[in-house]
Parts: sequence; structure tokens; C-alpha cells
Amino acid sequence: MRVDLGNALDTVASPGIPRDALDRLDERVADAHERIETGRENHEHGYESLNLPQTTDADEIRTAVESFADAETVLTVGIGGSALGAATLAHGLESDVDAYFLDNVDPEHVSSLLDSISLSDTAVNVVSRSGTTAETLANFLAVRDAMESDGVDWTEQTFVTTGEEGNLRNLAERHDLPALDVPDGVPGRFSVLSTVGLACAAIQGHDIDAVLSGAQAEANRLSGSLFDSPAYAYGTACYALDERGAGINAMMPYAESLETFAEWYAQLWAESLGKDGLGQTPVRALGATDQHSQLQLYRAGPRDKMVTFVRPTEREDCAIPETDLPGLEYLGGQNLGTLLDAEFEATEASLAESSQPSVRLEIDRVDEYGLGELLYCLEASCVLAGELYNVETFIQPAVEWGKRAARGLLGGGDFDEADSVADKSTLVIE
Ligand SMILES: O=P(O)(O)OC[C@H]1O[C@H](O)[C@H](O)[C@@H](O)[C@@H]1O
Repeated sequence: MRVDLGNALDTVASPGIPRDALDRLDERVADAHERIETGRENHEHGYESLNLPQTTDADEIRTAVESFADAETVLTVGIGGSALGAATLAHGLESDVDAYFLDNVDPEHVSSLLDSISLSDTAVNVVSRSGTTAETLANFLAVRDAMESDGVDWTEQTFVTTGEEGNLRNLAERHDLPALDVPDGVPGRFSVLSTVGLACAAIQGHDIDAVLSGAQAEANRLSGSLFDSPAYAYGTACYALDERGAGINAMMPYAESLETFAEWYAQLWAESLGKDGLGQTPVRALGATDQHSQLQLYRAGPRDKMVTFVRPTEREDCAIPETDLPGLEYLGGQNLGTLLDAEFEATEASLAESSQPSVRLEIDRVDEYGLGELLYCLEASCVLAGELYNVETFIQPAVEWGKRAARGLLGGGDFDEADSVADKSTLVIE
């Protein structure tokens, strides 16, 4: 894949990165790369994620799910890093097997989804690294109950993906459910290239070896210089722009199939880098749709943001029929893809013309290989950025705080955090 930083330079944009600042940062990239390589070699927590293209056993995943070969639907029950990677692949790639995700615990949504799918034809994958996440376990109990109500033997159609211990591991052992292990040292938001992200893809019939090959190709390009590594180039550019005031990063893929990828990216960027008063705020956008809702702000609003464009350079196309409708002749006979490309070029130029910074990431196609490249590239970018910010990339104490508070409120234990809920101030106007 390719990264183009041209529209992030200070010759185009404000904030923008001076070319010599990139050269200076390259020395820090060399140090960061050494740190990352040491972490990978020693299988340190988090850094181990960048070894997944080599360590993930695709055969093990295929074997674990082979009893679900006839499933017409795969339902993943998980949240955050235990859902978004699989969802990115499922929504990025076409399959005859439908994929659904239960992450939120909105009761109306859960009930309506469970009413709308044929549970007897559904493989259920319950995913939780910790095995204790309340939303996931509650949703699983709802799914199990719905299956029992429909006379479906849930134990025949459920498998779990989890860590060594926890409620989910106990459940798997008690009911002899097939279980895949979440690899050690891999936080949820970095786990798409493992059992966590790939089991659903395998059930959907996707070529998970190709996903890993694409990722490996990007791994091979990590080097001591940002000028040789798209991943490091992107991570450095985001850091450098943030330092100069672009505290918001709008992820704007130009492919409908990458809409969920932007959600995955938002978790990766926010949870990994949002620490010690630092980090960019990720925003999700979609080209060309959000040209018609957000672009006004991106071009003419405060100079506090950058846009990350992601573009596949090839895609299946769809012809726009010829027309004699007055004024529309220029569209007739073209392709929708040509129109989308023109929209992309115009938006990128529109930002540059008003000196708003953007970075372009390109893959050849939204296919297994291209997604593997893209996902790995952004994970490595994020790890590199974490080194430049000097934050603890692989922890998320602020999220854990909220989890404890919610659990305390529900009577799931004695947690001081729950007391803060009573201390909240209000100013209600009716
Ligand atoms: O996989 P689980 O342990 O269920 O965790 C699911 C999610 O929980 C929390 O919200 C964490 O901040 C996320 O990083 C994690 O992905």
C-alpha cells in the first residue's frame, strides 16, 4: 500500500509539517523502530500484536469452525476490540453467509435482531478477551435464551474465543464448547489478525491466509526510516500534525465497504493514544456521503484537524446509463466508480486549496489482501505514534474505570468508582 503525505506538508497546509521536521523526526522513528523490534522479539504485551501475521495459525482457526460450514448466518457477540475487527472484515468483503454483530446492549436492537434471524441456521461466536465484559455476557445470555425458546440446541451452535480464564472460559469448559484462545500479549483493539478477528471471516468463507499475507507484506516494510515504511510515515505525520494543532483526525474512506473500518480505526486511535492529555480525536466519515454533511467544516472550520483519506484504486464498477435528460448528459455513459474517484480528487483538492491538511492511504482493492495491508499498517502506525507521544499504547485505564463503575452500580461488586455516580452534579432545565 501507499501513503501520500504531500498535502500534509507546510507548503500546502496550515497546520502543516515542514519537510526538514520530517527529517528530524526520522531520527526518532529509528529509535522507536528499535524499541518496537525489541518488544516484538521479546513478545512484550502489545508489541506482540505486530507478530500476528507470523504467529496466527490459519489452519487452527479453520479447523475450529469447520463444524459450522453449513451455517447461513454467523452472529458475533462481543464489543470493542472483540467485535470491530471481525466486523471490519465482514463488512469489507462479500459473502453468502450473513454476519451480524451484537455489541451494544440496547434492548430494542437485541430483540429485533434475534427475532429477525433464523437461529437454527446461525453459528454464534462469543468473543471476550477478559471473559468478563458485562455487555457481551448479558447479550450471550439473551442469545442463548432465544435459541432455547426456538428449540435450538445452543451448545451445538456456539463457540467461544477468549483468554485462559474468566466466565466465558468456564462456560466453554462446562458445556464442552469449541474454544479458540485469544493470543497472549494482544490487546483487543490489536487482535483483528488473530483468532478474534478471523474466525468469523473463516465461517464466511474468506481467504484468511490472504488477509495474513497482506499484513505480512506491511510488516516486512517496517524499517528504521519513515521514508521506507508507509505505516511509520502515516504514524509520524499524524503525530507531527497533532503537535502543530491538528488534534482531530477524520478518517474518511472512499468505499462504502470500509465504513466499519473507520469505527475500528477510531477505537485503535482513541484507546491507544488518548492518554496523559495527549492523543488525536478520531472522527468517522465516509466519502462521498459525508462531503455533503461534514466537508463544509473540514474546509472552512477551525484549523484543528486533518483528514485521512483511504482509497482503493480498483473496484468493481457500475455503469451510469446514458440519458437524454437535459443537464445530465455528462453523467450518462460514465461509471459510478469514475464519479466516486472524481469526488475524491475534488475533495482532496478542496482541502488543499484551503490549506487544510490531509493524508492519502491507498490500497489496490478492498479484498482480503488489501484489508490485511490496511489493518496492519494502521496498527503499526499507532504503535509508532505511541512511541513518539511516549504514552502507554496498550492499556486503557480510563475505560476500565467506567466498566468498574457500571459493575458496581449493578451490584456486581464493591467498586469505589460507582460512588462517583452519586456525586455527579446536575443542572436540569425542563
Ligand atoms: O474482549 P473483552 O475483554 O470483552 O473487552 C472488550 C473491550 O472492553 C473494553 O471496552 C476495552 O477498553 C476494550 O479495549 C476491549 O476491546
